[in-house]
Amino acid sequence: MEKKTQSSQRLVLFPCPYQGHINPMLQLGTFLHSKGFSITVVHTHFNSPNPSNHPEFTFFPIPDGLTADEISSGNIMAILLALNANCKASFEQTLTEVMEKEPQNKIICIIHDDIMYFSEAVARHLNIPSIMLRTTSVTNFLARSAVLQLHSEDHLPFPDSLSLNPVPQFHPLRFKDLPTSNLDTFENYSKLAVNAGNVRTASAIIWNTVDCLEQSSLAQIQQQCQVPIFSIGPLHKIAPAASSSLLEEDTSCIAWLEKQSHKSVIYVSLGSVASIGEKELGEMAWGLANSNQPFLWVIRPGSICGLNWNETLPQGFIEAVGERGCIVKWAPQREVLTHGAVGGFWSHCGWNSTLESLSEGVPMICTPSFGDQKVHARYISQVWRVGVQLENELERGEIERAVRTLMVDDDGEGMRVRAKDLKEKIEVCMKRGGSSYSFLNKLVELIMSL
Ligand SMILES: O=c1ccn([C@@H]2O[C@H](COP(=O)(O)OP(=O)(O)O[C@H]3O[C@H](CO)[C@@H](O)[C@H](O)[C@H]3O)[C@@H](O)[C@H]2O)c(=O)[nH]1
Repeated sequence: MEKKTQSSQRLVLFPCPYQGHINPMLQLGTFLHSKGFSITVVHTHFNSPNPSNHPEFTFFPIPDGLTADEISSGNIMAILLALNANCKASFEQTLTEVMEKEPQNKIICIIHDDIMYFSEAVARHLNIPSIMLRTTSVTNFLARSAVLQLHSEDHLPFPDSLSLNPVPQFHPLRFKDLPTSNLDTFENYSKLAVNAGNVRTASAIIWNTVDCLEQSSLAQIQQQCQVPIFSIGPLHKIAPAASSSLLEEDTSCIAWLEKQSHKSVIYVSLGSVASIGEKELGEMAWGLANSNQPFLWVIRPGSICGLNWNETLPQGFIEAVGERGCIVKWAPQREVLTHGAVGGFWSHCGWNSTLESLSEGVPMICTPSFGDQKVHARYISQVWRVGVQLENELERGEIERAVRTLMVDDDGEGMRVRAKDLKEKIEVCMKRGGSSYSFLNKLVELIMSL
């Protein structure tokens, strides 16, 4: 068989324009580029990635048709539905122009985020093979089908009395852990979920997960799916140098970490989307202060109901914690989690944060906000047993106890040991002969054969 020269083979990536989706897509691009493919990223103007972070890629922004009102509404579901409706023509036109301009650099495949499902229709129309990238866990995907099923049988919204009951066939998920969304109407949620969930003509699904974390869910999904599934994660470890931050990282926190003792710091971040109220902010602040542990806290601009954190932190808090606390607007999270001073991560349990923490053996405190985060929080605390979930409204006493359990008390020792073991299991999956390693090779072979 004639060996194709990869450098003349172009892969087009279309990420979903949110941080938790851009990161794994560009990490995947970095890996595929290292295998000799040329990478073109077509993206929306909205939340566009910074090309200077990836000089090895070609970037093409396309008009996305979002209005200023839509963007400022912050309604993510509505924005995603609008992007799927608006971007089809401009994506197709851009691809046609790219192909006309450089016919020798053939587009051999379009890899798109499953939420940007319109891309698949464009690929089909232009007769280009496509592959989906899924950026959340397989278990969440299965649980989402349960949500759609419950809704079709008129069981949603479920009564509060059911909240702690187990969902049949989804042990250990309870009804309250199902990935329902409080972000928008159920109609919009299901429209997105159904469209992103359908595999129409995609040649394969790439999943940013690791076999050792989701073995039974992966076996289940592979049975349901007609196309190959490549579980090649954790992508941030596969392409460790790739940075794609939309916000500027404040690296001064690394100098602060250098001054802290081994495994003493609790790192706190609720990701790029979740927000909290002023009251919750106050409880978090005093819980951290009273725990007596050093903490590094990311308070993203706009994440406290749009208010400025300098004005919303409780009076006397900054003075009370002094040098023991470091607050930044955005951190180099992956670097933070690999730092020896970090001994725990208080997280909203977005899938990237979950993978980033598990890969470094850092145990977690979980406060999920919406969707898949609730599934991951349950898995962290009950399946992998490497963390504690705060189940009630945030309250300073419970926070203080959770921090101490996670970081210092004897009853948290089991969690800390299991977190270390899980890190080692993930490393085995990434080494030669491991599942992620093998799937990455198979993925390259599949792309070459398209
Ligand atoms: O100060 C910070 C905070 C976060 N991050 C990075 O930002 C990403 C955040 O991703 P994630 O933890 O997945 O959270 P979200 O930003 O909330 O991600 C969205 O997308 C994820 C993937 O689909 C879902 O799991 C989440 O529920 C959804 O909210 C991670 O790579 C972090 O390393 C930083 O670099 N610096």
